[in-house]
Formats: sequence, structure tokens, C-alpha cells
Amino acid sequence: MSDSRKRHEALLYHAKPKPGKIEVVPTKKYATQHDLTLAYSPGVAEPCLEIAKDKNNVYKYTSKGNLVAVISNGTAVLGLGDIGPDASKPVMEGKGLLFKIFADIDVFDIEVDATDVDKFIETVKAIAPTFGGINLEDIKAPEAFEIERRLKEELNIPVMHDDQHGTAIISAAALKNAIEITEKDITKLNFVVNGAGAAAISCTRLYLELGAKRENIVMCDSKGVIRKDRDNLTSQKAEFATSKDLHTLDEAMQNADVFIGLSMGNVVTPEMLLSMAKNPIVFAMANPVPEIDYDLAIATRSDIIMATGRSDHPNQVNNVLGFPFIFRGALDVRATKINEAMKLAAVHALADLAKKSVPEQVNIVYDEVSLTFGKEYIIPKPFDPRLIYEIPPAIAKAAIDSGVALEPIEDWERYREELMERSGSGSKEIRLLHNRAKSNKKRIVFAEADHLDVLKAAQRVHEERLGNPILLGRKDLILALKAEIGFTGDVPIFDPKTDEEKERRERFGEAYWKNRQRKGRTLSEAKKLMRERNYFAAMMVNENEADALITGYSRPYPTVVKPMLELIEKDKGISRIAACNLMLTKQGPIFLADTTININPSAKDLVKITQMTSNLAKMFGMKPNVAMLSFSNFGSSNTETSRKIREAVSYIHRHFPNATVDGEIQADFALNPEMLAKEFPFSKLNGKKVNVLIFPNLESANITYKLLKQVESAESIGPVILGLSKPVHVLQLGASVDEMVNMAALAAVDAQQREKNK
Ligand SMILES: NC(=O)C1=CN([C@@H]2O[C@H](COP(=O)(O)OP(=O)(O)OC[C@H]3O[C@@H](n4cnc5c(N)ncnc54)[C@H](OP(=O)(O)O)[C@@H]3O)[C@@H](O)[C@H]2O)C=CC1
Ligand SMILES: CC(=O)C(=O)O
Ligand SMILES: [Mg+2]
Repeated sequence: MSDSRKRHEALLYHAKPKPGKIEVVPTKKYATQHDLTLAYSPGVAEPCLEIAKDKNNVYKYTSKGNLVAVISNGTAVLGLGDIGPDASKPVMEGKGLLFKIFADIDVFDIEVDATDVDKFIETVKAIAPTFGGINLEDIKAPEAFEIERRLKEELNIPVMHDDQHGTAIISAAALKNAIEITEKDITKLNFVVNGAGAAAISCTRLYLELGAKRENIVMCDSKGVIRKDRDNLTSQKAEFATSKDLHTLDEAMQNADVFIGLSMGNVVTPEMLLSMAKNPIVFAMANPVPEIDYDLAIATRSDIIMATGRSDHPNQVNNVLGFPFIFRGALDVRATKINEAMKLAAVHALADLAKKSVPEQVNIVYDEVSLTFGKEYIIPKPFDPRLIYEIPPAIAKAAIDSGVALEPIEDWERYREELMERSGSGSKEIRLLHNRAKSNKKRIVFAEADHLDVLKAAQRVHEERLGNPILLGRKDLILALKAEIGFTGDVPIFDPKTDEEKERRERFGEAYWKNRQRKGRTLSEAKKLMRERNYFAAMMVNENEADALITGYSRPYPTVVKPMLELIEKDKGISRIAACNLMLTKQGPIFLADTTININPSAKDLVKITQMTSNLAKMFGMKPNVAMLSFSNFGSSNTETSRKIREAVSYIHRHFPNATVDGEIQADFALNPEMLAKEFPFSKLNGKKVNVLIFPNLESANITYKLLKQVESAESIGPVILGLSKPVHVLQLGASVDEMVNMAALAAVDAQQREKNK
């Protein structure tokens, strides 16, 4: 895209449809007169009086605890310089947006017309009661240092100058990892820091804490190298003044191992890069234009580890990875400060996260096949959903341990759950499922492990400890793919076609033949069939060499279900299997059946489907409330389908009077308790939240589940096969990595449940 086009697009984005990027949204009901008597006068007086009695109550009755002020005077806006408070507002609104989307923190952006240090401090102090935390932004050095120091001293809420400490934390985490990749020793590295402002000084101080040596650092400002013999140095610049006989950036760069740019755009040349030591680390962090263009740097040196502050290149070293999560952790324990211990905890948590395998959704957002720790991935990506539950706990813990937390966390598991919920990071049901899978790890065969996405799913199952994967497929291919995606776990790999597996094929073949010899299979045919991965995998489960099976990614559903039915017995009392999808909707989880197997189930089939689906809901820890759906309500029409549903309902009412099942009923009545109570107060579903929907036929069930997936973007687990005697689960063709991981967790829990019921 041309520069003028980019400019136009950026302006349009900010102007339309509404000017700006954030707004205030009420969080309480305001629909009726009664609501307003609570929200405003007279009801509002009650919390006022409670707070007047005890100031701490402000956290209980107002949004203070989750509200951060992003405050600037516009004196160092990005690398644009002193452009004033009005012109800084888009950046401050942007920070507000990032606080909200990444950490669910609300922000008022405040642009202050005050360059005088005292006036600025007084302003911030005067408005501080509104906020749970203060994020100072884009205030130039040296004023920024005093402003932050005094506000920290004088306020009892966390105050952080983002450009100093946010940047320091992120760049220190990236630096730690880059150094690890180059296998160098931080104590011996020569640093050039270009810029001696708020960001540069604080970053360099933190690198010292990581082990960098002051004598190995050369810092430059707009006048060149900061030498001890220079006049009028600020105390911060004097901290890093060198006695080396160096004058220019050009000279300083010779043989440097690390370049840290926190100055302005395009001040580093390719020649300077070429003069650096082997495997140089270059963080050109000026925004929006880095000290040297990313592509130019990469083209100049192939041995470079290169990072910028921008999102359009690998290795974005930008404080966006820090401030949302640092404040989240600090607010959640009501920390009075953001101290060194909290900062270091954040550095290590961020650096460690970059080494863990990356969730598929991050690969998708960044259009990558597989992000793995290395030169082009030294630091997590801002859209990594794990940041919200990995970083704030580390910060909260450090705050507690260092004695600055007024409300320490006691239940860490619950805290992580809350963090996940804030970000909408997976639903509660999925997390519950994953936790249960972890509690008793099962052996899960992935029958198509030589497909990249299947292998990625197996990797997550292994690394998130959801189960012990067994990989089936071409060994050489699996090993190559494993190396590509950084799947280093030592997991068993079987290729059913090779001589290595002859013994198993023979054994499985015989066992299979014993069951099928009177159904037209010969022994040699049976043994030959075991070369086929789905037969081999199913027999592993039958012969107790695995606990559960996941397959179906690469082949159409019916062609995989068929052999499964041939190989795996049905559950006792089941004549037909069925399938169910768990949809994670905005209204909560809902089980839908039968979504993929029985085209036109009879009344008897519907009874069985209802029972099997109810059992699945119980496996998820839910009490099933079942609506048997139709276009008709309790006898309002008399077609063949509505009669069939009535017959099924009546059978269930007679034989299972305690089950919460009713129908036939239309979907809107089933899902709207008020409508149901008004029209059909006699229904067993009255006062219940319906969470199981049984459909009259495959068409209606299948259409509904696919519509919900597409239109509502509802996450789905399934189709889950119901009625087999083993935890064997067939995926939809081309299922996503997340869907496979969830299915594997479900298969594991299914296996646990069967073990318990034995
Ligand atoms: N990637 C990230 O997350 C972040 C990036 N930054 C970037 O860092 C830069 C500085 O920000 P900040 O510290 O807040 O601002 P400050 O105004 O506090 O500091 C700017 C510093 O840059 C120096 N400088 C200006 N021009 C040059 C030059 N040609 N060569 C060497 N040094 C120069 C100034 O020198 P002097 O002291 O002589 O005036 C000053 O020391 C900006 O580009 C900003 O976008 C900042 C925070 C976060
Ligand atoms: C990223 C940031 O805060 C800056 O460039 O100022
Ligand atoms: Mg900034």
C-alpha cells in the first residue's frame, strides 16, 4: 500500500463512523424509572454515604478499581516529539483501546495542558481519586523522571510511566531471549543505546539488573555520545556517561553486540550495522519510524536479530505487551506501587511465554504456519490470548511477596479463571473440560498425525498436559513436521504400514477377525485391514493400548464413522448411535442432537438420543434441561413429526418422571423463560434454563448447529458420537486445531468417566 493510501486509511479509521476510538458504556440496567431511582437520585446516595464512612468502599461501589487514567502533556508523543496535548489524544485513546481489549481495563484518557512539572503533578494528584491507577504517557525526559518519582511517593495507587517501565520490561524480556538465541553472555556484551530520554534511561537501568555491565554501555543523545567530559548532563544522562573516546553513533556502533534505539527514525545506516559484532541484536524501537527500516536491516545482515516497535514486522518490541497486563495484575491485588520485583516478574513471565508453543489462533491472526521461538519470534505477540492469564498472576504474586498488595489473592486457580473470563478466552465449559482432562491423563491416539494441523493439536494436548498423545502416520513425515513446529515432546509414533508394526497388525487382525468371522471377514483380510490407520487406531483402543481415539480430520465424516461402527461395539442397550454438538453460545452452553447421524429418528430413537445427550451434559457437570423441539407447541399442530415428538416426551414422562424434559416446543419458547412462563406455565421447563435441544430430524439439527457456528461465531465441540462403548471421536473434515484439542480433551474425560463407571 502506498504511503498516501496508508495515511488516508488511518485518518478515515479515526474519523468514521464516529470520531475517535473509545466511548463510555453503562454497566447497569437503565431501562425503567425504577432503574433510574437506583442509578441516580435517590438510590445513589446510599453508596455515597458508605464511601464517606470508609473510603475503601469506593472500590466496592464504583468503577475506580478497574479504571486507569492515561495521562499525557504531549511533550514526547511517540517519536513525533513535543506536539502538545491535543495532538497526543489519538495516542492516548489508542492506549485506552489497548487497555480494554487486552486486559479489560477501562480508561479515561486525559490530556493536560501543563509542561511545568509542579503544575502537572498537582493536576494529576487532584484527579487521582477517580482512578485505580495512573499510566503516565509520552512525557519527555528529564521532566518525566521527577513527575513519576513524586507521584509515586505521594499517591497510594499504582503510578507507572509507560514509556519508561512498560518499554523497559518488554525490551528486557526480548533482550533476554535474543541473547539466549545467540548464546552470548550478557555480562560481556557491548551495548549502544541511542536516545537518552525517558524510555532509554529506564530500559538501560533494567538491563543492568539483568546483568549488563555499566562499563560496556555507550549511550547517545541528539548531540552524540554521552561522555563524562560533556557539560550540563542531567543526572540521568550522567549515570551512563562513558569515559571511552567515542563521539558519534557511527564510532560507537563498531563491534557493538547490541543496539537499543529509543530516539527517532532513520538515524542508523546499513554501514553502522555492518560494523557491529557477529550476530548483532538490534532493537530499533522508535515509533512510528524505527531507527533503521526492518527490511533494510535484514537485507544488510543475515545474522541479525532484529526488532522494531511496529506491528507490521516480526518481533514487535512495544510496550503494548506490558501496560495492560502490568496494570491488570496491580489492580487485582490493589497494589499501592509498581515496584522492581513486579517489573522483573513481568520480564521473566514474558520471556518464558515466548518459549512455549503458540496457540493456533495466534498463528492465524498473524498469518503464520507456526510461530516458534527463534530469531523471528523472541517475544509473544500482542494478540496472544495467554498473556492475560500468564502475566498478571506473575505481577500480582510479586506485589504480594514484596508487600505492596492491599488485597492479596488467595485462590490462584480462581484468579486465572477470572482473567480468562475477562478476555473471553475460551468458555468456562472448555476450561472445565481441560482441567478435568489434566486431572488424570489418558493415552489419546491421533490417527492422522502426519497432517500438520492434527500434529499441532497433538502438540497442544501434550504441552498443555491434556493427555498423552500417540501419533499414527508416516514416521519420517511426522518427525519432519514435528521439527518444523518445534514439537520437541517425546511421544510414541506408529506407522501401521511398516514392518515395525507387523506384530501389532497380526494381533489386532486376529482380535478383529474373532468378532467378524461370522460376518464375512477372513483372517487374512482382517490382518490386511490393520494397515489402514483408522482400523489400527480403533484396535489400539479395543485392545487397551490406548484410551481414546481422535480421527476424521482428513476424510469425509461418513467414511470414517463406518469403520468405527464395524470395529467398536455399541454401548449396552443401544441399537443406534447418534451425535451431539455442544455449542458455546452467548446464552451459555447448549447441547444439540442429533446433528450428524440419524436422518429421521423414530420416537424411540428420540428417547435414546435424549438420554445419551443428557448423559453427555452431565459429563460436563451440567444438569440437563431438555427441550424437544418442533415448529409446534404442546399439541398445537398434529403432523407426523409433532406426534412423534409428543410420543417420545410422553414415554420419558412415564418412565423417567424426574427428568427435566418437555415438548414438543418451539425454539423461542424453549429458550425464553419469560415467554414460556407466560404461555405454558405447566411445562416442566418452567423456571429452568434449557441447555439441551433435541431436534425432530437431522436436517433441522444440522442446519441449526452450522447456522450458530457461522452467524453467531459460537464455538462448538463435536460432533460427539454417542452410543459407542469406547471413547472414539470422529472430527468434521478439516476441523480446526482448537476443535481437535477440545475434542481430545472431551475424549480423555469420556475415557475417565468410563473407567469410573466400570
Ligand atoms: N517501542 C516502544 O515500546 C517504545 C518506543 N519509544 C520510542 O522511543 C523514542 C523516545 O521516546 P521517549 O524516551 O519517551 O522520549 P524522550 O523525549 O524522553 O527522549 C527522546 C530522546 O531521544 C533523543 N534523540 C532525539 N534525536 C536523536 C538522535 N538523532 N540521535 C540520538 N538521540 C536522539 C533525545 O536526545 P536529547 O536528550 O539530546 O534531546 C532524547 O534523549 C520515541 O521514538 C518513542 O516512540 C518510547 C517508548 C516505548
Ligand atoms: C509505544 C510508545 O509508547 C511510544 O512509542 O511512545
Ligand atoms: Mg509512549
